[in-house]
Amino acid sequence: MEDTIVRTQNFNAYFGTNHVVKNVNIEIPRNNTIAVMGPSGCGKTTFLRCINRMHELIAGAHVDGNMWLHQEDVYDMHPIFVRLKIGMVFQRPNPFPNLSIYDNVIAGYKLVGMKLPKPQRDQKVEESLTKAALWNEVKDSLHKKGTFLSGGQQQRLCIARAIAMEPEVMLFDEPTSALDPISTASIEELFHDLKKSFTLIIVTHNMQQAARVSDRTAFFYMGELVEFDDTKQMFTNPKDIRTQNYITGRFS
Ligand SMILES: Nc1ncnc2c1ncn2[C@@H]1O[C@H](COP(=O)(O)OP(=O)(O)OP(=O)(O)O)[C@@H](O)[C@H]1O
Repeated sequence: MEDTIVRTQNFNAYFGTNHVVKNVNIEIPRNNTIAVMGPSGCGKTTFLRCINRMHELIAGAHVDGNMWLHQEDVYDMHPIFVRLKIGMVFQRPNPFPNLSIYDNVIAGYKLVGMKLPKPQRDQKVEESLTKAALWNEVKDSLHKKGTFLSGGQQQRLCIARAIAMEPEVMLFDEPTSALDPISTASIEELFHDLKKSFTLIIVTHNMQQAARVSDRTAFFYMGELVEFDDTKQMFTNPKDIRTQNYITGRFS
């Protein structure tokens, strides 16, 4: 059954006096894949980073309005707890360069000061790498550095690291833009499996990717959420002229 996992009401984000996310009202359904699309500089990444409270880490940045995870106000929760519940994968794969594949997967536990007993740790590593579709490729080299892997494998390692913390929502900021087409295809395939366990919110510049992987698409323009709809519906019959102009390539 579909229910709302993340909801915002009159949500705004600023860099100093620069108002970059404007009055966003959205209800994101659980176990869906959401694509966030729009021209460069329209506030997609900023909005994504507001969902797990990373925006406020930038000096001068602030927000107002409301954002809920289920019924809890995200901005009343402890930010570390928010980031455990709402994980993030970045544009460029960023495994910790000095850590092994094994230690990269469980790095989040060390960062929050949680020590898992060895059998649980082993299980967590295997489970997370399996969910990230990487286990078979790395099971015999768990103690090698993560940076020996290919770009696509490194990105799946970063996905495993996020999965290991058992988040409910996973945020992806242009997760395949630094990858080759084959690695991109394997990450896109992975999204289909991941959404059974998580809610995925993916910023992408690539409209074909949004069409391939997402159930719903949010179209942002100049900080506003112009349209949020079923992806097929949006690509075939957009309601707003700005969405139509964007998807027909009149601006990028
Ligand atoms: N660290 C920052 N400090 C100040 N302003 C910023 C910062 N990051 C982004 N901005 C500004 O906020 C606005 C929105 O940027 P944001 O990165 O959210 O857009 P975007 O839609 O994700 O763009 P792109 O597709 O190019 O990544 C832009 O005007 C940008 O210049």
